[in-house]
Amino acid sequence: MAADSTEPKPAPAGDPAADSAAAAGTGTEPPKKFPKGVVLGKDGKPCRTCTSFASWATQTKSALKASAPPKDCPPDVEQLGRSTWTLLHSIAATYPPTPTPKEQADLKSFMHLFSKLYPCWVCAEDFQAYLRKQEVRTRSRDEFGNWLCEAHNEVNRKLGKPTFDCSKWEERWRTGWKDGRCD
Ligand SMILES: Cc1cc2nc3c(=O)[nH]c(=O)nc-3n(C[C@H](O)[C@H](O)[C@H](O)COP(=O)(O)OP(=O)(O)OC[C@H]3O[C@@H](n4cnc5c(N)ncnc54)[C@H](O)[C@@H]3O)c2cc1C
Repeated sequence: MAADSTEPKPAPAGDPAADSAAAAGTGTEPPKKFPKGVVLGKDGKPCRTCTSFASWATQTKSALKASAPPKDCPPDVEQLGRSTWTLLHSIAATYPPTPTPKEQADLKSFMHLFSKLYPCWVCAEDFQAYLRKQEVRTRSRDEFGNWLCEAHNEVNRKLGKPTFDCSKWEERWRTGWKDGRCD
């Protein structure tokens, strides 16, 4: 679903240059102000899975002012992201070295559906755009693992994080590091 063009555009998750307040509301209601970094959902309400906990906590009144949320709270954009990358890289790690045509088609279709269903909508839209530019490569474990690593690096760059050396993706996600610390 595309964003309603009558609504003010929310600040993209992780954008350090984001506007100081996101405004929600349509037409007749006075727009509500939200603190810097709080990303709105397409319904105009704050989107928790699109917002970091630190930003989320600035507009709540509870114990969430603590430095980290209790473990059993809904995920913020970072927790959701870490868990999702773990799942995706683990799928790459267990993908066959020589997949059948059916396995390749299943992975392609999973990645396309994933990009539509990802719960942070701003992240999802950027990932869909990436998939249009860089078609998912599924002909082998090595090919998909490297494609995914590059896709993850694209998000790292967008967020101003260091990029990962993709020659090491299998050590990180499949075999464990050569120094034996994961054995
Ligand atoms: C598809 C997708 C799109 C996202 N888009 C956004 C967004 O638009 N805005 C936003 O704020 N957040 C977004 N996120 C979340 C963001 O990518 C991070 O997950 C989140 O900021 C937490 O980061 P982190 O530093 O804990 O490490 P993460 O980036 O979650 O990485 C987890 C671990 O993976 C390893 N790693 C890092 N880079 C790579 C790589 N290239 N290849 C293999 N392994 C690697 C490292 O060991 C790292 O500790 C997105 C997540 C996903 C899955």
